[in-house]
Amino acid sequence: MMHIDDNPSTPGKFKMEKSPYHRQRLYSSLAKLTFWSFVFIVLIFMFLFRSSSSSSKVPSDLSRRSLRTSSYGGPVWEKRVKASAKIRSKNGLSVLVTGAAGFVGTHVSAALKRRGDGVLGLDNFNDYYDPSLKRARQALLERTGVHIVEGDINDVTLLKKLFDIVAFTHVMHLAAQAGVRYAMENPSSYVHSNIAGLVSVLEVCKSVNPQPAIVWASSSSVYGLNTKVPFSERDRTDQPASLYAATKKAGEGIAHTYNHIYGLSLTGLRFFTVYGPWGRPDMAYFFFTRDILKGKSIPIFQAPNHGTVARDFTYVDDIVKGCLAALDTAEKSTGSGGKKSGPAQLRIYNLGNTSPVPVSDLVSILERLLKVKAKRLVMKLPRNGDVQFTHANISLAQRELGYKPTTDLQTGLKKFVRWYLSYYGNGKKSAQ
Ligand SMILES: O=C(O)[C@H]1O[C@H](OP(=O)(O)OP(=O)(O)OC[C@H]2O[C@@H](n3ccc(=O)[nH]c3=O)[C@H](O)[C@@H]2O)[C@H](O)[C@@H](O)[C@H]1O
Repeated sequence: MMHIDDNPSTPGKFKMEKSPYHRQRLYSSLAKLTFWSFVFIVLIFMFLFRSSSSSSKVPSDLSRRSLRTSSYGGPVWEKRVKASAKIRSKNGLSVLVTGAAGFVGTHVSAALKRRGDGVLGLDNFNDYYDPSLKRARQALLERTGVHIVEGDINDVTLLKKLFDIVAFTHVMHLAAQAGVRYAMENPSSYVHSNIAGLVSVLEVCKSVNPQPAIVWASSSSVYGLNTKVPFSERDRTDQPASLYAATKKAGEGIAHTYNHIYGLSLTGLRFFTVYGPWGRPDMAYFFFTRDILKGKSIPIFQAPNHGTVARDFTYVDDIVKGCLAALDTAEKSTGSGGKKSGPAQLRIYNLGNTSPVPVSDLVSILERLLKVKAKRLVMKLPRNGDVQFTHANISLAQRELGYKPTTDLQTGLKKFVRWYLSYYGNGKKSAQ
């Protein structure tokens, strides 16, 4: 092994012209020692700095969230997957539903199964909100014969394996990081699910043979700061107010690319504030209900100059009808083996209710249904990604999908409250 003293000194660097040879060697060694000590200290500092800065950069929420992929494979597992995806009606579809343990995913999966389609669910059961609610939805679906594989949409190996086992005719892609306000807390989770995850799904869909047709969830939030109402699919979507909206808008661009290059049949559905039984506890109607029952005050956002904040709240059963109609009218993808062989269908539809309701009216309806007066805390609309109002023009979906929402907010919330009280009990047990 070479000793540090055995290294020849850098020519000229420590040259001591009039010094004796041994002194020159001593100086040279000291210089090298100093140099290497310096390098060593710098490396330690770099290591410490990197680890502390990277741990502070990783959002705690991302590490908190479970994105694990449980083990899969084996003959028993494959048998369950096949049984769940088995078509039981004439001309039925076989659909892979991503985000099947989610709110809309559960309702869509159950509806597909009811009419005899083959349905396989995929969900990562992350803890963005109480995972026990997702497990309860899973139990509900398992009772109807829908199996949910536990895994992440970014797990391309798993996705390919599922397509090896079942030649899905359709993918209903609902897995996403939802929520407008949470995007400020955990931005990377939106990129992970709504952009990288979408690309993983489309990468696998484009390379399998036959390619499935894909219907996926975009969002009303793509209309961002637009002021022209009602929102039409032809309107601009280039001024998102939240990162959530920006990732959904990016998804629409990504869908265009995969349709253009690979001939994938793609339909994006812009959902407008979907609510109903088995809903999402992060949404206002849900946590307002919980907090009114608990006697806690609820923050009600108000636009500048006492302006009304309103949403085109859409009942989940109406959304489900729109999703099924989109699947039924989806044309086949045209590519095979990753190559396009002709133009493929590319669609985008608003699925809303066409009657915006102010948030304060939503609270009044809840008060009547719960028979409890809410403690209203009216506050300025924070700059957190929320937009002032949404209002869907649904004439395109009406014409092409036969979409016709039939549930008003009063009726829909009545069904939600009935479910809430039976699920959580009269305030004894409550949503987290
Ligand atoms: O259509 C969509 O694409 C999106 O719909 C939903 O977003 P939003 O329409 O923002 O619903 P939601 O949070 O229930 O707030 C409802 C109203 O309550 C107001 N609001 C909210 C919180 C609060 O504390 N106070 C308040 O007044 C708030 O200002 C708003 O006016 C989905 O969450 C989202 O994932 C996406 O799918």
